Amino acid sequence: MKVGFIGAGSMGSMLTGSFIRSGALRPADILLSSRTLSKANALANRYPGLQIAPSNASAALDSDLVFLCVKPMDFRGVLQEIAPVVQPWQIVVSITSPVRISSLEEHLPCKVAKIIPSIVNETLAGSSLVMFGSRLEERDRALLFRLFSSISRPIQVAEEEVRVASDIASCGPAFMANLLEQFIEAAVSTTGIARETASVLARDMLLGTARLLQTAGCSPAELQKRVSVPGGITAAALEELKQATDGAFLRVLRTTHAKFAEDLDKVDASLNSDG
Ligand SMILES: NC(=O)C1=CN([C@@H]2O[C@H](COP(=O)(O)OP(=O)(O)OC[C@H]3O[C@@H](n4cnc5c(N)ncnc54)[C@H](OP(=O)(O)O)[C@@H]3O)[C@@H](O)[C@H]2O)C=CC1
Ligand SMILES: O=C(O)[C@@H]1CCC=N1
Repeated sequence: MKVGFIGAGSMGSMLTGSFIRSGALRPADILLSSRTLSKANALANRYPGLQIAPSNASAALDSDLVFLCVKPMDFRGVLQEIAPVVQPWQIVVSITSPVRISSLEEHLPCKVAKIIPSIVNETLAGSSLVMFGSRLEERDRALLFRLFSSISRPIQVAEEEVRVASDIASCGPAFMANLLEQFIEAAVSTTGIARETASVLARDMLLGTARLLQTAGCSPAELQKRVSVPGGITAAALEELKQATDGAFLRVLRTTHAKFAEDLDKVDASLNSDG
């Protein structure tokens, strides 16, 4: 199977590298095209055998499965380039959420899907969010699930749910990293602990916390209970943390949903304009 990737930015590079390292794809299975050639070249140098296509149309023409790893407002141009060459049996996958499956089906004569990865898939962990278009057959769905199982836990979501699911699975790593950064900075500035030491402690703590949360019966609420000795230090500080962050994630979700609605409108307008 030939797999095309259009866009060699953060996610295009992460997906190609992760599929190769997981063993799901060989470099020779991959055909890559990107606007800035040096980024495609860097991947080809890193994974000998990976081929660079001379254009997006050529990457699409010669692939069974094509991933569109460009940003929402770049879709119009890319769809215009690949639409004339893709065939009904091919599968095109968007990895960005604000492009509707119905728009992809309207602009492409092939099978389509939307699969939102997460940067943590680079460690062959985390979820990926899977939405299937109407033209996919059972074996296409199985193929996409199998491929994404090699780097993540693929979870099928309704398209209407993709924003909140992506907020947790895909934006979440940045939100958690920000909280961790604030924790480290506070520790450094108030106590003088070396940043390196605080960073190692914080990173190991987060990794261990994630592992603990994977064990049976250890929900986030249960974990807080286990650490909070009654009348102890954690319990006192947790109250402070709850007050300080009260409503923070409601505001975060409001912001992501508002930006998403804005992006959807912009993408719809750009895909439907004549110019
Ligand atoms: N970052 C993340 O954690 C996640 C991102 N996503 C989605 O993935 C999409 C891509 O994000 P990300 O990889 O971070 O973005 P990047 O900007 O890092 O990558 C986009 C790449 O697409 C290339 N590109 C743009 N236009 C074209 C074109 N016409 N033809 C070929 N290549 C083109 C860009 O080229 P150039 O190098 O010249 O700019 C760039 O390399 C976004 O829509 C985002 O929503 C989804 C889940 C998680
Ligand atoms: O910031 C973004 O737009 C993308 C969507 C999910 C994660 N990053």
